[in-house]
Amino acid sequence: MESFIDLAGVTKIYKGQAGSVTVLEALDLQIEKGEFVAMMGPSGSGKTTLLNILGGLDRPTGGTVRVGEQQIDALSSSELSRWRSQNVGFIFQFYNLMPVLTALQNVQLPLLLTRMKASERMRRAQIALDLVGLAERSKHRPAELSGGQQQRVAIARAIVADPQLLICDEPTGDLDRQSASDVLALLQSLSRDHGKTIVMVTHDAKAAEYAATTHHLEKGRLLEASAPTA
Ligand SMILES: Nc1ncnc2c1ncn2[C@@H]1O[C@H](COP(=O)(O)OP(=O)(O)OP(=O)(O)O)[C@@H](O)[C@H]1O
Repeated sequence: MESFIDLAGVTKIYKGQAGSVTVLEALDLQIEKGEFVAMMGPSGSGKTTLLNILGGLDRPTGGTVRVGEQQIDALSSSELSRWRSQNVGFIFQFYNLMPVLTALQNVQLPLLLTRMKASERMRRAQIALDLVGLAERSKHRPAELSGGQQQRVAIARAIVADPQLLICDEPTGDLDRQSASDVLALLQSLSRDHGKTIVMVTHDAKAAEYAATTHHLEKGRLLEASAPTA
């Protein structure tokens, strides 16, 4: 069966005044639908670059990237941003919530780009907040929430438009151990119970244990994938 995500011969080269830097080199990668993948590797190995290419935030210099039915390296930049808004949810280390908006309003943000009615936006945002266990915090602003709660609001925002793919860049990098494990258990359940495909960059081997597969990047190349030991 075809994989959900297929990268073939992906190369990324940055050309600058100091010369060109090859960040990803002839990279092949397959990810299955509903798989939770951790991406590890030393600083500068190309993890964020790879994540950005997978999520359609950046394009490869060479090679092909298919996500679901869509060959995303072939899209124009406006097609790519439209594709992104319908198919990818992003979760970052520092949550990126709007401080003046309530949790419920933050979660609704991705739906403002659609033609959805306000009542439907509100309904979906409430469902997403409920799913991350924060229904009773819907009127709170980010400053009134803990780091772990803010990250869960960011996850609700990432899933509210029902994307198939979640891209997470160090989602627990700023959290204490307990909040981190709550967030990781939530991501795990989104893949297991809701069929979301999740790709997470992390420096933390304990965080990677929540994923079904761990890939290691080194100098722009993937080493052999490993299954969790736990
Ligand atoms: N816009 C750019 N122009 C030139 N070089 C870049 C650019 N973006 C990234 N790089 C280089 O690409 C390499 C990989 O960067 P990337 O951010 O993907 O690594 P990373 O594995 O995510 O690192 P970290 O763990 O430190 O975040 C680095 O050497 C970086 O300097």
